[in-house]
Amino acid sequence: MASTEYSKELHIALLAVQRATLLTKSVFHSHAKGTLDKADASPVTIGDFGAQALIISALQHNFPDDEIVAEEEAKDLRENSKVRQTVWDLVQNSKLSDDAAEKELGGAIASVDSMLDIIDKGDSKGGSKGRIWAIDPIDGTKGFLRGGQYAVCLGLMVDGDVKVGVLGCPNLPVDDSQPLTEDIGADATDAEGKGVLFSAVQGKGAASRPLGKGSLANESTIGMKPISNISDATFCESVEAGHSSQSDSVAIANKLGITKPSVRMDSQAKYASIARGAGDLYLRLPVRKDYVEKIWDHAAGDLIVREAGGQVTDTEGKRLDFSHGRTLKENKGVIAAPKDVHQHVIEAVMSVLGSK
Ligand SMILES: Nc1ncnc2c1ncn2[C@@H]1O[C@H](COP(=O)(O)O)[C@@H](O)[C@H]1OP(=O)(O)O
Ligand SMILES: [Mg+2]
Ligand SMILES: [Mg+2]
Ligand SMILES: [Mg+2]
Repeated sequence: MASTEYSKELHIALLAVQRATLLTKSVFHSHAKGTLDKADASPVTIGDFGAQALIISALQHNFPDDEIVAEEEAKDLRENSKVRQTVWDLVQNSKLSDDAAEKELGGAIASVDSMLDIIDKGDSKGGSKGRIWAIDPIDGTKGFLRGGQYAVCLGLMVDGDVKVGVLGCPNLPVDDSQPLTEDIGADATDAEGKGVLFSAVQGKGAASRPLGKGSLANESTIGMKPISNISDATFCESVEAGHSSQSDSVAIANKLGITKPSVRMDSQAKYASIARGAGDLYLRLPVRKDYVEKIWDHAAGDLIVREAGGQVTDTEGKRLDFSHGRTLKENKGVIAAPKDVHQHVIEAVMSVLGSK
């Protein structure tokens, strides 16, 4: 592989996300997802813990000096031996079939105790300096449990700027031109190879490729769909009404003359879907004043959309700012759209939210 800036980071990120996504698929297709409730009442599963362990282990092997901000912590596993053992079995069984790739990721984790320590290495405070990886091992855990869309997310920030982003979307179609649907469809998912990996490197565009289960192959460049008439656009929004205001979205659609129903899906699969031109606009409209978005929920998607020809800001038109620690505390909501219509969308958003 030719060495250009961030090519090693991209390569390792793709393999690490591929391996972790395959782990989550095996859980998605099994009956027992080992769900626990976290302190904030949101769910976490054995898939989330296992995927986080595998990704951090690969990053530590390749980039031992980098910091890591990851969603989960090992506390619940330290206290619950049954779930701990289930996660450990899962992690031990999750190897890439390509031996060379598995070796590049550092191979297996040595012991159950080191697995717990590895999970807890995602506790960096984040910030505006240095190399920091952001991991969401399963984004859209509620979608994962519901049988819907979810994503395995990894981004590298350098001095607060996202340089590399990878999303593993196991329940999206491989074909970039397939129309956007809410329902994942019985033949769209399997326990192994189906699904997509999306990626971007700053300044180098965005791509998709089949998730597969062997060597990475068949990369294609992706781009957002040009919108000639905004009233023909399709919104891509959350399934969870508590994550994005559905009444504000109706008012914004009315302002823009949009009559098509929104396509609802969980997770950063929304960013990936508009980046590949399957949907047009991603709206995330704050519901609760006290909820602060997390960097791992947006880092990879933000870069992938911008590298595919889009603009991503908050509802006030400010770029997402990843330099303030583990959260996007300087931003409210997310509006992602093709560059040339983004300002028009923001004006509609601001007039609806401003008049409340
Ligand atoms: N109250 C909330 N408002 C907005 N997002 C939330 C809220 N609670 C959890 N999330 C996060 O929203 C994301 C998925 O939501 P959506 O499908 O709406 O995009 C997830 O990252 C989820 O975390 P998690 O990674 O734990 O699933
Ligand atoms: Mg969560
Ligand atoms: Mg998330
Ligand atoms: Mg998550």
